[in-house]
Amino acid sequence: MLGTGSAFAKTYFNNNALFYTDRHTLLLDCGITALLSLHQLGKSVNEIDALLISHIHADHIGGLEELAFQMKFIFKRKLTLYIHESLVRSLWESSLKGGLLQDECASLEDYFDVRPLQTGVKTELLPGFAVEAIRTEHIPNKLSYSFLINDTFFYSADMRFNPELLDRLVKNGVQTIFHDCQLKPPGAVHTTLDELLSLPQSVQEHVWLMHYDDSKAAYEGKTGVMRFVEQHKRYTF
Ligand SMILES: O=c1ccn([C@@H]2O[C@H](COP(=O)(O)O)[C@@H](O)[C@H]2O)c(=O)[nH]1
Ligand SMILES: [Zn+2]
Ligand SMILES: [Zn+2]
Repeated sequence: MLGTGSAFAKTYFNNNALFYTDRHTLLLDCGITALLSLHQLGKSVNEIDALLISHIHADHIGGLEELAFQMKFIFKRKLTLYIHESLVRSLWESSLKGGLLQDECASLEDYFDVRPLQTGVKTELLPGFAVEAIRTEHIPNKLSYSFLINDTFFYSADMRFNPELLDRLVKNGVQTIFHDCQLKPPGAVHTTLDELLSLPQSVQEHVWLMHYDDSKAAYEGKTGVMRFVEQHKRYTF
């Protein structure tokens, strides 16, 4: 995990993750702190093969301008960018264009090899790494996606509580759920710890908590069977 913090956390970096397959590395979300976190881990952006983006908030895309510039002008290659088709235009028009637009670079495709994802279509992003983007509720009238990986691992990114979805995922064989968790209510645009604690034990035992605020230490031992995902730790499933 490059970071496990909420958007306003200062102790933890933005909730962004590196996924390793046998031969490749994928970055899931690239927030403001992603490149600093990579640097602290002694990693270069040039080690990344592909990028997957959940939604347009700075703790998930705020590092893309630097990443794009580094890839274009230092490493001179295009990263493959996976993002739901509904977000491609707004990623450029509403966010990146301001910094990245210049004479010879007039579009997102000038920086990235853009591969739009479609709802309901499981796509192999890298050999052995298949992803289905699932539209989940986050901010009213703003598109946001969670990801089902290899049919067994669910990564919520940012979503409001959806117990029916979590129940269905577990019934369909999902073993691990990395879920955003707002420790203090109200949840508003995220899922709260209290909501996750209301899930049946059979679902909770699959849940790991991420995207938490700086008060996490006070909640150690108060999360039932659910465990915290830790920053800069590598997990194997
Ligand atoms: O309607 C809203 C919109 C935002 N917030 C707060 O802002 C952050 C946005 O960052 P995320 O990427 O969604 O984490 C969100 O966590 C809320 O703290 C809000 O409360 N209501
Ligand atoms: Zn967030
Ligand atoms: Zn968000």
